[in-house]
Amino acid sequence: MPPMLDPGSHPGATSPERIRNFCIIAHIDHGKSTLADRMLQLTEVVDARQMRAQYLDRMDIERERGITIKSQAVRLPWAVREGERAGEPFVLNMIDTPGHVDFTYEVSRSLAACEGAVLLVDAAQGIEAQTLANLYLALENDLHVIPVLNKIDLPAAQPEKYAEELAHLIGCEPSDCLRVSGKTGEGVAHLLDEIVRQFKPPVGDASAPTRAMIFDSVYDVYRGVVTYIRVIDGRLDPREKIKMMSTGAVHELLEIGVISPEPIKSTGGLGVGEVGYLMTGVKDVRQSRVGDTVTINGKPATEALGGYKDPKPMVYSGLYPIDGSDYPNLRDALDKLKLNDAALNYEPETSTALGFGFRCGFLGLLHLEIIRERLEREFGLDLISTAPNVVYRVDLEDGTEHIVTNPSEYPAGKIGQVYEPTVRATVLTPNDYVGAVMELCQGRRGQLLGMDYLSADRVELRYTLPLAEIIYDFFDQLKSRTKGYASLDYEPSGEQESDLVKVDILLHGEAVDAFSAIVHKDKAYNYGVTIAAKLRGLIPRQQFEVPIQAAIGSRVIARETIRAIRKDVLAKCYGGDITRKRKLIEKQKEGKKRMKMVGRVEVPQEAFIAALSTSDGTDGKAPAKK
Ligand SMILES: Nc1nc2c(ncn2[C@@H]2O[C@H](COP(=O)(O)OP(=O)(O)OP(=O)(O)O)[C@@H](O)[C@H]2O)c(=O)[nH]1
Repeated sequence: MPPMLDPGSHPGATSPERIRNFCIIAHIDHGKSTLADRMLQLTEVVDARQMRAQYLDRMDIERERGITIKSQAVRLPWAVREGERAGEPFVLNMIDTPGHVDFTYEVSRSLAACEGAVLLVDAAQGIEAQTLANLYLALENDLHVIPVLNKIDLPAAQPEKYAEELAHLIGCEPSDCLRVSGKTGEGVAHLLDEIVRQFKPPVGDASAPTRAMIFDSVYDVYRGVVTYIRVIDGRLDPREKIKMMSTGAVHELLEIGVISPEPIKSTGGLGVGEVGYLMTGVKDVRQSRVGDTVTINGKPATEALGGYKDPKPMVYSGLYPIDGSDYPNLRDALDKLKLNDAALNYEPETSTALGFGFRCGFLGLLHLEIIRERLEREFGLDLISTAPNVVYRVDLEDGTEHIVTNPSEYPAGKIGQVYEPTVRATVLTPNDYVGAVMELCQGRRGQLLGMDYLSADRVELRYTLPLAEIIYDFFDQLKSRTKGYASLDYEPSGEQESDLVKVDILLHGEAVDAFSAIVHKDKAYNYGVTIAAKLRGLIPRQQFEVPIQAAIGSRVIARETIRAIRKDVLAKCYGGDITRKRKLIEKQKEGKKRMKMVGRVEVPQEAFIAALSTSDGTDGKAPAKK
């Protein structure tokens, strides 16, 4: 359906005074996608027949898990309904932001493309950790914030109470907090009017050399890379030669347009303040990176817009096909995913235990889990992933520095200092659980930075924590110790020197690389004992005694033993039935194929899988939701 009303009638000809660029920020599950759906309906860019829940979350994985991974920008024509400007037409560009900490950089770029943010808070839940984190990000980007309480249709909603809290937080009056229901649509038209009234129109210099900021970049199998941009200065017209300022790469602009909610080509290009997409035929998102500045090759801008950052992996894990012959398929699948994900890194590696695979770098655990799931689901691969680890910096006494992304590559020389990455975590919890949260954070080597009461019963705790301590089960622990009431948000905050050691697990004297781990000195013993005990239960007895040892360097810290057995499959086969004997021998051979040799020890592949998948007690998985 064509948009009913489009001021200036075409993209490219809309005057900046008629444009409002905004985003919705919220804690997960506070109803951002549902509200966006109502806005699509009210502005009639999607009619009731086409409407499906969470229209903008296109990827299947997104819909199933209810999380938004890739941001989108939608152009919404809106005629003001009430007040002084009633009847005046505007263009609202709604920029959807991903909500998870792994994608904070993408959130910050989406915010930079807006003048205003709608801060959405569930009226039955109140402020949560991500409400705060997103609010701070919005304020850092100088955005005007409209506080909105959502889900007022719920019987448990307490809009009065949370309006007070919200007003206190952002320094406004409780009556300034709007009230809506994304479910019933109540209050949404008024919110759209307020977006026009309160947010500023974009400003930019129409005659200056063109500068447009990339805030998202998505690979599409049919169209190649689709890049989402906001024009800051000048304009972009079809068929122009554009230049990416961070790399200097020049591409021809094959198509430019807006999304409303499907792509609509713009023959008039895009002018100051407009938000839309462009396509150049490039096949790889790394050539069109989030945060980069697009300019015109013939008349380039001299200075790029600020804020460009290379995505840096924070968490590493080895991915191995369970069936070794899938290795080439895994490589092809990773190559394909990389087209859409500038933050995914991988390098081939070999493990004595697991064979050929890849060491992959991710933004965080959720990112890891999403990639793993896509590999399994979209490419039909069965994978095993090693326990995730962070990146360590090791200074040796001989003055050399090593960046360690794989524990089995820990340098052998005399270690000087070891540094590990840290995060600044914000935990929001009801008063009653402060003790439990503090105990958990201290157990994870956290340092309390500060504590504030947001209201009589809600406390904000700020900690510095080693990233390695929160990537496993921290979130699950936090939830279980606070009966689900606490929420968590964190951001990288540099590194710290720590007392870390590498623990090796040896089978019959041979180190098994897949189980090497870098852990804090105080936790090394525990790690060694747990893994050794687990392996003893998983590895069948051999014809000789097999010691399982955990060691730091040459010092053994834990030991288990698998006793010897003489496995004579023919022992029970009395009499002379030769065919039966043959069958048994054949069967034993089959079994041997699935065994891996570690030194002289035969280990069934399943033992590695079982030990790895539970080695951290969390199945190596991130919490799907925060
Ligand atoms: N009763 C009621 N339920 C709502 C309302 N808005 C959203 N919900 C429900 O709240 C849940 C979360 O809503 P979503 O729109 O998926 O939340 P979201 O913030 O987009 O979630 P993420 O994409 O995971 O960040 C869903 O089950 C919605 O049906 C509302 O106004 N009233």
